[in-house]
Amino acid sequence: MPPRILILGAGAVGGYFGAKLTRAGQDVTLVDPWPEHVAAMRAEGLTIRAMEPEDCHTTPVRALHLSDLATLLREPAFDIGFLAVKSYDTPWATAMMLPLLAPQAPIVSLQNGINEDAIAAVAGWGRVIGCAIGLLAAELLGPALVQRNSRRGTATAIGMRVGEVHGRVTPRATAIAALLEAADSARVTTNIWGERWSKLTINAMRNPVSAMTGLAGPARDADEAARSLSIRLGSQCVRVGRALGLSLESISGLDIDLLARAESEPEAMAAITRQILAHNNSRSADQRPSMGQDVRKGRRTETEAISGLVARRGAEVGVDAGLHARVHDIMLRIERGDLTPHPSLVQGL
Ligand SMILES: NC(=O)C1=CN([C@@H]2O[C@H](COP(=O)(O)OP(=O)(O)OC[C@H]3O[C@@H](n4cnc5c(N)ncnc54)[C@H](OP(=O)(O)O)[C@@H]3O)[C@@H](O)[C@H]2O)C=CC1
Ligand SMILES: CC(C)(CO)C(=O)C(=O)O
Repeated sequence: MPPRILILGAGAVGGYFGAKLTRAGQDVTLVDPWPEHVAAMRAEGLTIRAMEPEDCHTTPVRALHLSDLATLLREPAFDIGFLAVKSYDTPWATAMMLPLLAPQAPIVSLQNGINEDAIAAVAGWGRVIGCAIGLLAAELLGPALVQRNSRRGTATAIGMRVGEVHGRVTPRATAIAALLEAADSARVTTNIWGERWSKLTINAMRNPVSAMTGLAGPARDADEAARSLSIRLGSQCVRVGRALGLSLESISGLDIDLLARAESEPEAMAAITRQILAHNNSRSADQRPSMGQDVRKGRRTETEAISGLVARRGAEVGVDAGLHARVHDIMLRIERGDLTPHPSLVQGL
């Protein structure tokens, strides 16, 4: 019998994983709060569009609306819970998932930000398994329609890293990485905290800059002012991570040492610029980071869990993360409707 899998949050990420795991023969139940999306998945299946034609498909999936969650109490307990809601929804989503899980069942966050502490506060550290998604860029285009805008990982460009919070390789982490191979290449890591901070660095570099400027990913990286801000944000984020004692991993083809120095050293800035431009065709032209999608949809963003988090940790360890604080402030003003996204918002930062 395959393990019973619960995915809470069936947006771009939850939907993508749900469809891929279901197609691989896994026993998956998707739960989401958007009524039209759930109704469309139930009626027509979940459609995935992707850059590779062999990845485009429509899959019949099991989908429930959040208000029907309690009906799952009458079924056998789930063996694994995946969280794919936005970071700010983590505490309630964990609490709602917990009674549906078997006593030792792990909870894996597929989210950005660093939400493991919030999950552990509700479910206990013994349940928590980390996952850093390196290569997936996706968007929920409409009910039951997810588009993957990045290429799939390979055996050398690894799509995901799964790891225990204590860093040892365990059978359950190994089994979850093997399960996730249905969606993208996945490996177990002994450095999940370093992986998480590296992914946070990518998000803190890209997500708010696209959200503020309105630029899609490739256009943002082609724009000199936006790209320069992005790199300086990356520099500060790496230095904060290192001051926290983390050993950061290379991600998205970027040399972490160069990135750390890029804010203050012109040669490092030039080298990182070349690395970013060399990878600028790995996404489709309309790839937009999730925070950019949120702003376009008029939804709340994860700025608190991304730029806000880096700014707070920087203040704690006494490392300058002032750019993140300023970007966070702009994002909050955009959310309130006091500012409209425009490329000029990066000027002067
Ligand atoms: N998208 C990506 O490429 C990646 C995202 N992540 C992370 O994964 C987590 C989940 O994000 P993601 O999957 O992108 O989130 P999505 O925005 O795709 O979906 C999240 C939720 O938003 C709501 N929603 C989305 N679009 C609409 C709409 N048009 N109308 C009404 N409701 C809508 C739904 O519930 P509700 O109404 O309750 O919000 C949905 O469950 C986040 O932490 C994110 O940072 C990680 C890697 C890559
Ligand atoms: C695709 C990527 C890496 C863009 O920063 C992401 O994680 C997101 O959209 O939130």
